[in-house]
Amino acid sequence: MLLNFTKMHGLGNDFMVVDLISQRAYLRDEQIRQLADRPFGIGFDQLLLVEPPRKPDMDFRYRIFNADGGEVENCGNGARCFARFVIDQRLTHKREFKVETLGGPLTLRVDDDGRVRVDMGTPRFAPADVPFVADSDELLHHLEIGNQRVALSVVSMGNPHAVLQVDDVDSAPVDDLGPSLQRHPSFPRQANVGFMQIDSPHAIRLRVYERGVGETLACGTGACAAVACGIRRGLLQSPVEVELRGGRLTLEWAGTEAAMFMTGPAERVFEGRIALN
Ligand SMILES: N[C@@H](CCC[C@H](N)C(=O)O)C(=O)O
Repeated sequence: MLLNFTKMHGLGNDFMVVDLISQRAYLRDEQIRQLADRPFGIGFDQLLLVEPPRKPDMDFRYRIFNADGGEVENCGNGARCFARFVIDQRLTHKREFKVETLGGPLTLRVDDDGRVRVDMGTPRFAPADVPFVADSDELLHHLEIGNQRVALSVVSMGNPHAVLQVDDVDSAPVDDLGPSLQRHPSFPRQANVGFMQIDSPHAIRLRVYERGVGETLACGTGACAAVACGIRRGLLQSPVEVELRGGRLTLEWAGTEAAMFMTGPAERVFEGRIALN
């Protein structure tokens, strides 16, 4: 069968977006891995599926699969691309709408300048919510990696995140510590690992080693996680500009039970049609 898709990106975090309202398809894990493969497939960090909602108060169901084929709870850059996609494809006439994800509901709004603002929900710090195996709900946890003791914060943005503070993000040990922390037994569902350099209370630089992909040019939930942990530790103040390798996001968070808001771009790259084996 032939599958229509759109290639999109949010700050270089790239996606294959598939409308499963106007066409029917089922993608197996190994097909997702093949399509995600950069030399041999289309190449993407995540596959985003646009489906009809299952709940009456929702406009769409937004499903996310990492390049390794695993379905995950949330994707922030993907949420902005999802919003642009459903408007461009005329799947909705609304500029603001709600989507259900495995990690909970999100509200997406496309502004007149084309940027997308997403209500990413409330950051959850309780270790059991991440999930993270810890004795207490500390601001900072410590893990032994080889002969190093690593200090990190943990938070769920629907999906699990660890955030480390570094002096210089460019020389941060993303390729060494990223995979070892991601697969550490204290994270039973693994984690996305962020390396945050604080430039001022309103500006950070961030790299994220993502679960199911590796380092990406940007991670929206990773940006929310870093800002939530930084504000909770008294190191940052809202609003915060987050500089990622692929560009910049604006994050706003009033603290504790408030929702995190993320604003940034969403770009369409090309349309395609591919035969599924
Ligand atoms: N790139 C994303 C996050 C995608 C999911 C993540 N890799 C996970 O496994 O939780 C973003 O922009 O948030």
